[in-house]
Amino acid sequence: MKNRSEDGSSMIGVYRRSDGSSSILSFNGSDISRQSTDQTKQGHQSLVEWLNETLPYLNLPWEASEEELRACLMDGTVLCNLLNQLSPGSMRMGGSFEPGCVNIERFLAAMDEMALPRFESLKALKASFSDDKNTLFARRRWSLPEDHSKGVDTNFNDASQFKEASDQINKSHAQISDLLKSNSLQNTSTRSLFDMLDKLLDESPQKMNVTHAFASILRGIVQVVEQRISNQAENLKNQNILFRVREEKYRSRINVLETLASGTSDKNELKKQKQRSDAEVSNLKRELENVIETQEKQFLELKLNAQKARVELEKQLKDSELRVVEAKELEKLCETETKRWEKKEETYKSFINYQTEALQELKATSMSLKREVLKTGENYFQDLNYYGVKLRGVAHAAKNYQLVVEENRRLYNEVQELKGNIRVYCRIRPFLQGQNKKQTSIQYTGENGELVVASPLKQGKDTHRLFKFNKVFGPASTQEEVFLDTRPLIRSILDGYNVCIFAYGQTGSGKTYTMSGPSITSEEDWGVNYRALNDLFHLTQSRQNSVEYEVGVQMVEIYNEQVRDLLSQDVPDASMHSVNSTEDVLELMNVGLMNRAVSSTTLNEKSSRSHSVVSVHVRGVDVKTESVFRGSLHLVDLAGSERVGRSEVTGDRLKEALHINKSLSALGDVIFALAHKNPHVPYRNSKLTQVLQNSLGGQAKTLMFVQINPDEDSYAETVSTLKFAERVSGVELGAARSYKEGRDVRQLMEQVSNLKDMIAKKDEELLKFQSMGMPKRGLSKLRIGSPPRRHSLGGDLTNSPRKRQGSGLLGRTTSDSADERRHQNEPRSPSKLSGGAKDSNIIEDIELLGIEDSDNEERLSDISDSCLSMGTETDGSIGSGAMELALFPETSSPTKISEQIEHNDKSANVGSSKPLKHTPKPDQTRPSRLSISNTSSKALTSSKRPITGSSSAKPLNRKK
Ligand SMILES: Nc1ncnc2c1ncn2[C@@H]1O[C@H](COP(=O)(O)OP(=O)(O)OP(=O)(O)O)[C@@H](O)[C@H]1O
Repeated sequence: MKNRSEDGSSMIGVYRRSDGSSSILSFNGSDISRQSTDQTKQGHQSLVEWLNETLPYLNLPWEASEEELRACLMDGTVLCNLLNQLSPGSMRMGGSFEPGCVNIERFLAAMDEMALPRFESLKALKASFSDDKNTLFARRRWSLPEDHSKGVDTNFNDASQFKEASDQINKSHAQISDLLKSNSLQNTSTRSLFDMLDKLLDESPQKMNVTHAFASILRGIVQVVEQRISNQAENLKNQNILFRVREEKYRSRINVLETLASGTSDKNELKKQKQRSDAEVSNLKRELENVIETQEKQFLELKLNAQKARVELEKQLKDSELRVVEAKELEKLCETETKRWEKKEETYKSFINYQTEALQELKATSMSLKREVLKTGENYFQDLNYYGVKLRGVAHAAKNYQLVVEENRRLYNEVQELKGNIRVYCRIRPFLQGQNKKQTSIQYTGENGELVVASPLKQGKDTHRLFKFNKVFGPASTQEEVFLDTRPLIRSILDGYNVCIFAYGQTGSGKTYTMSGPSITSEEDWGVNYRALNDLFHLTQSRQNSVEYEVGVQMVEIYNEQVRDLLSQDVPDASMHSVNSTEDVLELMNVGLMNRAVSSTTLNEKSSRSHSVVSVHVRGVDVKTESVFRGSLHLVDLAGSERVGRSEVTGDRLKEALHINKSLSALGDVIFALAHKNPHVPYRNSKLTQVLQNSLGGQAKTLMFVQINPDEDSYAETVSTLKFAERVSGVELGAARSYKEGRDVRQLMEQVSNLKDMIAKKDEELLKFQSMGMPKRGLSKLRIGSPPRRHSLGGDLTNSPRKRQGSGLLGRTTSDSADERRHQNEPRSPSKLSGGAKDSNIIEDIELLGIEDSDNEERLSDISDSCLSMGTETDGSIGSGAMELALFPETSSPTKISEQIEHNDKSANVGSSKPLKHTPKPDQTRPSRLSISNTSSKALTSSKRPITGSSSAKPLNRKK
C-alpha cells in the first residue's frame, strides 16, 4: 500500500510494522516525516536495534524517538552506508558519502535495483538482510538475470550441464511465479521486469522449441517497448532533474533567506518567506507526485500493452509455429507432388512423342491407302467393265446352259450306246502263290479284246478257241486300269440311267477281287464297288450347284434263292441306307461283307456260295427345272459258276450249288431272251434276275466282268464261262432310256398312288366277300392265275397295307398274272433258252443245272412273293407305258387294250426308247396298274433309317 506525505516532500519509503500498522518515511532533504497511526514501541526499538547492529558507529539510543531516527537518516548518508554494509558494492560511490539529497537518490536507485520497495525501505532492508544466509541469497537472486543470460549463451557440453541449465530455468520460473503470487512484481522496477522478460525469451527457444528468429523478433519488439519505456523514464528523469534543479534553487533561496534571516531582525518576515517557500516546496512535491502518478499510470498502461502484445505475440508465435509445420508439410507435399507431376510430364511427353510418331505413320499409311483405294477403285471399275462384258457373254451362255447340258447328256449317252449297252470285259486272274509250275490255258490276249484259249492237254488244230469281248484285262492289270473303262458308266447313273455291273466266273477266278478288292484299307486295292461309289460322290459334289442328289444304298445276298439283307438283320425287307460320302459307303459295305454268308468248298476255301448285290439308288433334282432324275447301279458279285460235278459236293452243298446254277441259268435265259427279242423275258425265274430286272434290258447299261482262272485244270470251266460271256456280249439291248420325271410325271405318279389306294380298298372288300363265302366261281374270275404257294422273306404280307403300297427304291412292282400265266404255259426247253439246239454247250449246262419244267410253277410262285420283286416280266423297262396304263385303266376298251399290250410287248422287246402305251387286257387291268411302283423317291427322302425297300408285294397281283 502506498501512502503519500501530506506536505509533498520526497517520499523515501513506507514500511509496515509487524503489528499491521503502516509508517511512511519521507525525505525532503531536511527532515523525515513520519505519519503513523499506531506505531508500537517494540517495532521501533527493533528497528533501532538493527540499525545499531548494522552500523555500530551510529550508536543510537535504544529508546530513540522517531524524530531522532529521522534526523539520523535525513541526509541519506546513513542509508547509503547501511545499504553498502548490507550489500557491499551495491552503492557505487567509491566508499565516501557526502551528506545531501544525492545520497537519498542513490539509495533509492539502489533499492530499485535490488527490487526492494522504496516505501518500506528500511523494513525491507531489515527483512532482506536480517539473516546472514539470506543476504547472499538475496544478492544472488537479483543478479540472476545476468547469471542466467550467461548460462543461456553457454554451449552445453554434456547432458548434465544441460540439465543444470534447465533446472536453473525452472528455478527462475518458480521465483517469478513466487513474485507474481506475492504481488511484489508490481513493485519491481521496469528494468527488472524487462530483464525477466528478456530472460524468458532467452529460455523460450530451448524450452518451447521456438525458432531463434522468432525469439529475436520478440526480443526486438520488447526492445522497442523497452526503448519507449526508457524514453519515458528518461523524461521522468529529466523532469526529476528539473524538479531537483528547482528544488536546489529553492533550497538555495531558503539558504539565502536563512542567511538573510540570520542577518535581519525581522523574524516574521523570515517566517513568512519560509512559509512561502514551504508552500512552494509542497506545491512542487504535489506536482512531482502528480507527475509520478501520471508516469506510473503510463507505465502501467505500457506494461499492460506490453503484456497484451506479448500474449498476442505468443499467440502469433503459436500460429506461426503451426503455420511453419503446415508450411513444412505443404512443402513436403509440394515436393512429392512436383516429383509426381514431373514424372507424369515425362510420361506424357514420351506418350505424346509416341503418338506423334504413330500419327505420322498413320498419316503416311492413310495417304498410301488413299492412293491404293483410288488405284483399286480404278482397277475395280476396269474389272467391272471387263466382267460386265464377260457377264453378258456368260448370261447369254447361261440361257443356253440347260440346253447344252441336255445336249451333253444326250451325246454322252449316244457315245455309251455306240459302245454298246451291254459290255463284257474279260479279266484273267494271275496265278496265285504256289501255282507257279502250273500251265496256263490262256494262249493270247489282244488289245482289241481278242482272247485265245487252248487246253495244253489236247493236241490238234481245233484245240485253240478264239473269243472276242469289249476288252480283255491280262493278269498284270491293276484295279485302277480295270476301273478306268468302267468309269463312264458311273456318270450315266447321275444322268438317270440304270447300270448293272456284275462279275461272272467260276469259284476262285477273282470275282470278289474285281468287285470289292482284296482289302478296303488301301485305296489302291479298292475294287469296282468302292471306286464306283467314290466317283459317284465326286460327281454329285461337282454338280451340286445345278442338281441336288440323294444317294441310298442297299446290300443283299441271294442265297439258296432267298434274299437276305446284309445291312440290317432286323427288318424283313432290304433296307435302304442314306449315304453322303465314300466313308459312309465303306462302313456299310464292311458290315455287308461281314454278314455275307460264306461257306467252304473243296475248290475255294472261302468261296462265296451266294450272290451279293450292292444297289445304289440316286435321285437327282434339277435345281432350275425341278426335273427329277432317277438312276440306279447294281454291283453284283455272283456266286461261282462251276459245275456241280466238279465241286464234289453233296447234301446241303449240292443244294446250294444247284440254286446257284439255277439262278445263273435264269440270268442266261433273260439275256438270251433279250438277245433274241423274245416277247417274253423270264425275269421271274430267279431272285437274281428279279433283283436285276431294271438293270438288265432295253433301257439299262450292263457291264459284265468275265473272270478267268488261267489254270489248265480249269480249262473246261474257262471255256464254258467264255462261251456264256460271248453270248452275252453279242446281245444288242437297244437304246437305254433315262428315267427323268418332269413335274407332270410326278403329278401322274401321285394320281397313280391314289388309284392304288383305291384298288387296295377294293382288294380288302373282295377279301371280305371271300370270307363271307362268295361263290368260288365269282372269285375264280377275279383270281386268274393265282399262285399255288407263297414264300416270302418277310412272311405273309398279303394283308399288310404297307406292303400294298409297294414303297421302296427298288420297288418297281410285281407280277403280271397274265404274264405269269403266259410264262407258265411257255415250254422251257433248252432250245428255247439257248436260242437253238445248235449249241451243245448250252444243253450241257442245262443238264448240269438239273432244271425241270415241273419246277417252274414253284419257282414262279416264289418270285411273286419275293420281297425284292423287281418288275414285270413283259418288258425290261420301267414301263412308262405301264404308268399310262395305270392312269387310264377304265377308259380303254378291252379290245383296244389287248391290242396295245401286244404292241407294247413287241415294241419293248425291240428296245424302243419311246414311252410305251401299255394298255392291259381286261383281266390284266388291275395287276398292270399295280405293277408301277413309284416309291423310290419316298424311300430316298426318308432314308436316314433302314427302309423297307423292294418287298412291295402286291396282294392283288397274286390274287388275280
Ligand atoms: N487280279 C488278281 N490279282 C491277284 N490276285 C487275285 C486276282 N484275282 C483274284 N485273286 C486272288 O484269287 C483268290 C480268289 O479270288 P476271289 O475270292 O476274288 O475269287 P471269287 O471268284 O470271288 O471266288 P468265289 O466265287 O468263291 O467267291 C483270292 O485270293 C484273290 O486274292
